[in-house]
Amino acid sequence: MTGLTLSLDTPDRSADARLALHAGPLLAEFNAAGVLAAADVHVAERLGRLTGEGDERVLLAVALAVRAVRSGSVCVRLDDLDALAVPEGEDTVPVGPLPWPEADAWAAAVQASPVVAVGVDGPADRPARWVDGRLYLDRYWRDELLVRREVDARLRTPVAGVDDQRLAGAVRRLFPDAGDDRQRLAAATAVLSRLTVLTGGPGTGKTTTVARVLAVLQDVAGPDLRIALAAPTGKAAARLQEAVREVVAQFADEPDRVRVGAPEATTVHRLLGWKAGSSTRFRHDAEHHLPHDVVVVDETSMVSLPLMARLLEALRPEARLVLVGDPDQLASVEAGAVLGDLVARPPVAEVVERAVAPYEPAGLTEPERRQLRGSVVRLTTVHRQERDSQILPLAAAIRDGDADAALAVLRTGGPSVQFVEVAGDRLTEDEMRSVREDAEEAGADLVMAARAGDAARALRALEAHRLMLAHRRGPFGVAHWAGLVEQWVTEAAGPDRGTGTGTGTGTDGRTPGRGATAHPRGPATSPWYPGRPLLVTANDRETGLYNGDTGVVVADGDGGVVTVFGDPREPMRVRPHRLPPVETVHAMTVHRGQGSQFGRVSLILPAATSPLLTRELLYTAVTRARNFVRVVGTEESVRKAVRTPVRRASGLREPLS
Ligand SMILES: Nc1ncnc2c1ncn2[C@@H]1O[C@H](COP(=O)(O)OP(=O)(O)OP(=O)(O)O)[C@@H](O)[C@H]1O
Repeated sequence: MTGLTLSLDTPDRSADARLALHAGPLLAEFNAAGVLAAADVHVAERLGRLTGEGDERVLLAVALAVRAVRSGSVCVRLDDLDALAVPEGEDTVPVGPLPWPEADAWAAAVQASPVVAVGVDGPADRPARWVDGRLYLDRYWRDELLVRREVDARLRTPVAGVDDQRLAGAVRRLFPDAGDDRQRLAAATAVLSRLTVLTGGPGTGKTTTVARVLAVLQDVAGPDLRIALAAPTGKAAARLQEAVREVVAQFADEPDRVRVGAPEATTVHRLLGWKAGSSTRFRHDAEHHLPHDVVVVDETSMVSLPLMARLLEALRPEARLVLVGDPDQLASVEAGAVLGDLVARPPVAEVVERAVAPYEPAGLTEPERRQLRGSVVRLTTVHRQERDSQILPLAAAIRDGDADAALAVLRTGGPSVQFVEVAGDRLTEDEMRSVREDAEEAGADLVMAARAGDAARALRALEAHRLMLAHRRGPFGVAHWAGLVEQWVTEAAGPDRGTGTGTGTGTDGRTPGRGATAHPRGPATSPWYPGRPLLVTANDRETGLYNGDTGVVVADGDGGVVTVFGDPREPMRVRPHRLPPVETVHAMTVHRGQGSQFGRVSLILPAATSPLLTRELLYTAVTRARNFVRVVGTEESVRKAVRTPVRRASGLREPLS
């Protein structure tokens, strides 16, 4: 089983087209068609050998379950051939007719197999499980069951002993305006329910609500409440902390300001407590609960099913959990779409809805009322001041699946939206020009600030413009475009005459050559040249840097260099030799951009045939932009993205039979 664990802990979303040489004929055919990666086949065959299962149809089903996890699903439905037949990953291969086993016989063979446990009460020691027509790798089944049970238990027994009048007073004080009505409902839910799911698009006041909810809770449930704020990435945690503190500083009442104070936010991983050498086990677990009374998680769309399971089991049963996020964004890199599933689940109880009834605003739709039974409150009013911005209407059209409306906004353009409609799949110089101009301007500013040793300005320049892509490889991939941008920026910034271009030190074996290979056309005397934008690619306890954090190399004023990360107002400085693995980040995948925002965003869409082109991808990229978003692509690609919502198989949305 170790091999299984390893291969699933390091999800590689690219379809591995290498042939699994020893595969039986059925698996080999699916492998050759690009539907199964060699790794999927290997895991299935290994499990077959361990359990004495030789039926290739069963091994095919198991390999499809492995593939499902690798591509973000929690399980697989063998009767969903439309989803199964799509080769996934970046390198697509057209799929011809495949020799699918006959459906009923296939399902029967799977259920009769020694690899597979059947039903919730089936044996606990088998690697796969069949529940209600879905096939799981057992580990993911256990996580799904845990999440289901914990969530249901929280919804069935709300918090007792809350002083109604005190709650009403605090909610009125902190949410005084007529337009705050859904935020009031969210606040009451967060106080009265042990689980709250607070959703909404960008600018709908989620963070504002969180900050005010903290004040309501401290008032109603006592000043000694232990509260944790967390997010899936370091970047998102930093944004949450900053935003919450800003809202708290503006509270009208001093006692509220004092009660909430200046809360800190951390990553979910750090909250749970790292365990050396393990990314799946934490210090806080079912036996060692977190001490907190309230845990708020922001950007929950990025939380995978396994991480949600670890968080739920680590919570004290009486603690309140508030999950905040936008379920229309891309889901986690790892398996699961927990936030989306929780929003879409049928209700399990009515107690929460009854408890918060006094706070129900007029105009809740029937679906919203049903969601309220699952403690789901959706904020719908955009409060952000940028009324003329076309970014939000564009995002709304994409979210609603309205390609005509999205294209109309894109084509109308204006100061906040640009559509570079391209003719074919290879961009001409002309089509690239505006991207190049933005990349050069932001990049040159970054380099100048870095050479001058101005960490704050460099970190701000890093957020000024971001080029985003769906793919990592190929003509629409990050690698190709990052190289191009590096070239443009190097030309625009000119040679470094003022400071040393780095000492050449710093490759101590932890990051050797990683950076250097990632920018082959860069000013290559040292990987540590001022202005090199960095992306951290692994979590690192020592420095406190997280996978996904971005920073930049700056001159240290002594002829050497240092790298800087985090809040421009209080940059964190790390010597290059102490860094965890990093890459150069002149461009990033949209997945990587989740949890961050940038002044300007350029998104280069892949060809319409790309399997990565989805509604969530386009929506996530567009909503990363604060002031301006540019979409480069064909009309066909935009249409394909808008009408292709991601389908992630999971059982969480279905009641157990
Ligand atoms: N009830 C309200 N009345 C007036 N303004 C509000 C209200 N709630 C939030 N705002 C303002 O709307 C803006 C967006 O709020 P906030 O940052 O809380 O939204 P968000 O949903 O967290 O956005 P994002 O996900 O994009 O970070 C802020 O400027 C905030 O001050």
